[in-house]
Amino acid sequence: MSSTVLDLTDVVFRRGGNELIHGVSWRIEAGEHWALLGPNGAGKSTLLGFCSAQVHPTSGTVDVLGKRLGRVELQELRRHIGHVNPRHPLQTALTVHQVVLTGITGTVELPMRWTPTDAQVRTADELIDEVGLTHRRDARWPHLSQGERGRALIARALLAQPELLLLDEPTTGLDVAAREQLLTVLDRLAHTAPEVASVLVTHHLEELPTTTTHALLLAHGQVVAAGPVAETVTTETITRTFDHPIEVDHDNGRWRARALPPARLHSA
Ligand SMILES: Nc1ncnc2c1ncn2[C@@H]1O[C@H](COP(=O)(O)OP(=O)(O)OP(=O)(O)O)[C@@H](O)[C@H]1O
Repeated sequence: MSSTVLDLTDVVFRRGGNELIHGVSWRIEAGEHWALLGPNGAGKSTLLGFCSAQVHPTSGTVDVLGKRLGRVELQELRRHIGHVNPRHPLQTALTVHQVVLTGITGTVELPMRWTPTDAQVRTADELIDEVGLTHRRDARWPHLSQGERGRALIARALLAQPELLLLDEPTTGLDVAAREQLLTVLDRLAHTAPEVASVLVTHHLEELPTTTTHALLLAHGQVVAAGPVAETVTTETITRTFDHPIEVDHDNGRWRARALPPARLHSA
C-alpha cells in the first residue's frame, strides 16, 4: 500500500474572479511533519482547505489518503483527518474530557443520546494525560487558558486516530511558556504516533516543533520552495517568501527569524 497521505497536482483555485492558488503541487508521505509557512494572504488556509477535504480545486487534482476529491464521500474521508483549529467554535461549557470525546463524533458539541464506550472514555483519558491536562480533565472550556485549549484540541484530534493531523496556527495567542508546552506535546507525538503525518500552518519560524521534517513556503498562491526543512528554510527563501530581508538561524532543532531593515541584509 502506498504511504502517500496527500498528493496535490497542479492545483489551481479561483474565487470571486481571482486566482488564489496558481498551480501548486505537493506530496506528503506518512510520518512526515510539514510546516506550511507564508505571509498573510499567501493562500495557506486555502491550501489547508484541500488537505482537510473541505474545498475542491478549480483545476488539478487532490488525493487525500489515496482518495481523489470529487470522487469520494467527504464526510468519510474527514474522519481520518484530525483538524486542530484554535478558534474552535464551542458554544456550551463542556469539560475537557467531553471536548476530547467529540473527536469520536466529529462534532463540536456532544450529540444528544450519544454515550461513549468504556474504551473510548479510557482512550480519551490517556490522551488527556499525553497532552498534560489530567489535572484539568473536568475543567470547563470557558475556564481554560488558550494554551490548555490548544492541548485539549490536539487530544480531541488524536482520539479519532487520524492519519493526517492539521494544525492551523496552533500557537496563536499563547505566551512563551504555553507555546513551549504545546510544542513539546507536538514533539512527543512524533515519537508516540510516528506514522501520523502532520501539517502545521504558521507565520513564525520560532513556532516550528523540533520534529518538523519538511517545509512548504508559499507566497501569492505559489510555492517559493518545498522539501526537507533544513534545505528549504534559509535566509534566501524566507526573504523571498515574506518579501522582506529576514535572517534565519537554526540552532538545536529550533528556528529563529530576524527581520532586518532592507539595506542591512546586503551589507551583512
Ligand atoms: N472566498 C474567497 N473569495 C475571494 N477571495 C478569497 C476568499 N478566501 C480567501 N480569499 C483571498 O485569498 C487569498 C489567500 O487567503 P488565505 O486565507 O488562504 O491566506 P493565508 O495565507 O491563510 O492568510 P493569513 O495568514 O492571513 O491567514 C487572500 O488574498 C484572501 O483575501
